[in-house]
Amino acid sequence: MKYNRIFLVVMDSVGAGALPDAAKYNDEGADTIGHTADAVGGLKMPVMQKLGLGNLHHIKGIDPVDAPLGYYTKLLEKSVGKDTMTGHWEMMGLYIDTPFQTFTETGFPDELIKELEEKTGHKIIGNKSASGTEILDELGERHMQTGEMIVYTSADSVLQIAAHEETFGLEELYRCCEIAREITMKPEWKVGRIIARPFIGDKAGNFQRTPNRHDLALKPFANTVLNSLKDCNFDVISVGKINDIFVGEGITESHKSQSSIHGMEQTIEIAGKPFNGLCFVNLVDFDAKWGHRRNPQGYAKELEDFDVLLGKLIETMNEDDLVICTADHGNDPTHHGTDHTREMIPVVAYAKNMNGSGLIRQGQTFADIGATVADNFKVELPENGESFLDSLN
Ligand SMILES: O=P(O)(O)O[C@H]1O[C@H](CO)[C@@H](O)[C@H]1O
Ligand SMILES: [Mn+2]
Ligand SMILES: [Mn+2]
Repeated sequence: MKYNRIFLVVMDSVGAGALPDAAKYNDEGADTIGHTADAVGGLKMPVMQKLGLGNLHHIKGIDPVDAPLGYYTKLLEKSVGKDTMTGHWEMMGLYIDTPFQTFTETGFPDELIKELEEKTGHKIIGNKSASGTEILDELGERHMQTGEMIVYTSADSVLQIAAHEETFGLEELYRCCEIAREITMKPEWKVGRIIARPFIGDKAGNFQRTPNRHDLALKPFANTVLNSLKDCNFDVISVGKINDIFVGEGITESHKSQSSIHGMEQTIEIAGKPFNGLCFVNLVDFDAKWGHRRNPQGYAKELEDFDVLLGKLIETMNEDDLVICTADHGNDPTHHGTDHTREMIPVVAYAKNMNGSGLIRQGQTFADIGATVADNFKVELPENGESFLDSLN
């Protein structure tokens, strides 16, 4: 085995420039990390800079270095879509060519809402595309007074239910989400994810979402690299949303995170103990707290804080551990709208025992990451993707 352990860290939504087909998604010119850096007058990410991030992509404040320590590339999304599930599933070897069902323009059909009301016993309000924080300001007080559930969607294939953690109750919210998952298994209503969005506070302006968000995704439609690893008795440790995104498929151990900082702290702790296989991490705050909120300042700080913790993770890693930092799609905080952006993803890979460094061939698909992981652990290679393991020396 070339690497005894691999840490695959997904910086959720940290795209590195528009994909060639971005215009189809109304995302021409998007560049999450580049524009975030511009908006704040430059980013300071000394750890990723040393690994070669500035050599890979033009980012204000992160100049290229003469002798980068890692290998880097940009990968293209081959699947149709720009959401979290599509990005992560492709990374692990699945291509999605039929997009998941969305209800962006219309809201959910009356029959679906009616069935959800009958089965949960709660009336529904909202039922439109909305920003999750704005809809709380709009409907949160009414929800608290009447017990009606706030249902909303977005440009993604999601049915989100927002409810007050104290007045409505977390268990009740989770129960209703399970019912929503069941109802939306019908082919014509098959949304990718049901998301519980609990919040606290007592009036518009002070409502806050809590970390008890819970996603009920569809199961991946075929085995992924994670299944191959688990079947060969490797550890597949999930940190953050990974377990939800794969519905536990191929995962051997799961750690929920309260925040992305917490997720990195968990990862550092995991790195300090022995295991054999993959630690797969999703850091969602870039996306949920800053990208969708179109807040480049918050986004920049999250990136800089992440960089410090990446340094600590590397300190904790053994000589023969590999870390790969990447993303699942873009969410340019300076772009129009509030949705994800169709972008390339950066890949920065580093191990202490590397002798060489530099650019790996570009332009391949996200699935190359899963192929590389499978290749390293000598398990069945996914049908899609090409391993770049041989380039890492
Ligand atoms: O506006 P909020 O509720 O954060 O919603 C965002 O979160 C959803 C799931 O990631 C996305 O589809 C996007 O709509
Ligand atoms: Mn995502
Ligand atoms: Mn998102």
